[in-house]
Amino acid sequence: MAESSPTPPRWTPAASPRKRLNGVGCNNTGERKTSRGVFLTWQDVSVTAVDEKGKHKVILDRITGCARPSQVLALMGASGSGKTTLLDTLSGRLGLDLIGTGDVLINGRREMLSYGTSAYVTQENTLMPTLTVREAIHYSAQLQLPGSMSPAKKLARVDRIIREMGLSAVADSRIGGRVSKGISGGERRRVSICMQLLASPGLLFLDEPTSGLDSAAAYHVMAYVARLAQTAGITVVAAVHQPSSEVFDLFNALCLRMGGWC
Ligand SMILES: Nc1ncnc2c1ncn2[C@@H]1O[C@H](COP(=O)(O)OP(=O)(O)OP(=O)(O)O)[C@@H](O)[C@H]1O
Repeated sequence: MAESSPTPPRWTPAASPRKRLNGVGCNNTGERKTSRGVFLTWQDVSVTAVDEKGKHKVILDRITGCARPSQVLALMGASGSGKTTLLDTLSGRLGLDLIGTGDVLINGRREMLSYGTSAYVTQENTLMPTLTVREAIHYSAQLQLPGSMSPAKKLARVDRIIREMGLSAVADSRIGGRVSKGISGGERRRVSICMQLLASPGLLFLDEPTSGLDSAAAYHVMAYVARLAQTAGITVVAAVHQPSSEVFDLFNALCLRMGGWC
């Protein structure tokens, strides 16, 4: 994928004039938006890295695609093919040393993703081992949810998300860590996802949600995510490495790097 090219103009979605995208705009198909999920489309998206010596390396080259509400879109490809870079581009988290060009549209418009619209779950779990599952998610709710929301409503939301992600049985168990054994690796991943669901985002980005898990745990994580996408109408975009056939069957759409993204 590496090659040299002149510096393309930096991609600045917020400063760009709003315009309709013809051709790939998922919401131009006549489907009614009935859920909180968002239509995410991207067209001719390229990402280039520039090193200190000014040398350019093209990481993504004119990629077009879309993700729909209630569906899980899997980004797959070999290691180093650019899955995380695409995820970062779509979620507006591209590093300052990378130059992005092209269109990324939210419901057909150029908009910056704001808090509450989207959430991003990174590969690493950053959880306090001494807290129980409920305490950890509740603590996160206190930090994330507005002060105007009553404590009872916050607790109710925490409990609902715990139920939705299948963590009720371990809600009062300690998360644990390397020294003290706690919940399983798959349950930890689900706790991390729960924390990002507190603000009820319409769009959920997952970077390698099954990495480091055995196939049964990986299946459980993705099955809960797929069910949540369907029931809550959330749009899920997940970079996934080597899924089992059972996990693969849970995806509704695939964006695969095979000599070019589709
Ligand atoms: N900031 C950067 N500067 C230079 N090169 C970068 C930068 N970020 C990513 N790359 C390169 O872009 C390529 C794609 O990286 P990326 O992390 O997106 O791949 P990936 O498909 O997610 O890989 P993996 O499955 O191993 O996590 C790699 O060759 C990586 O070294």
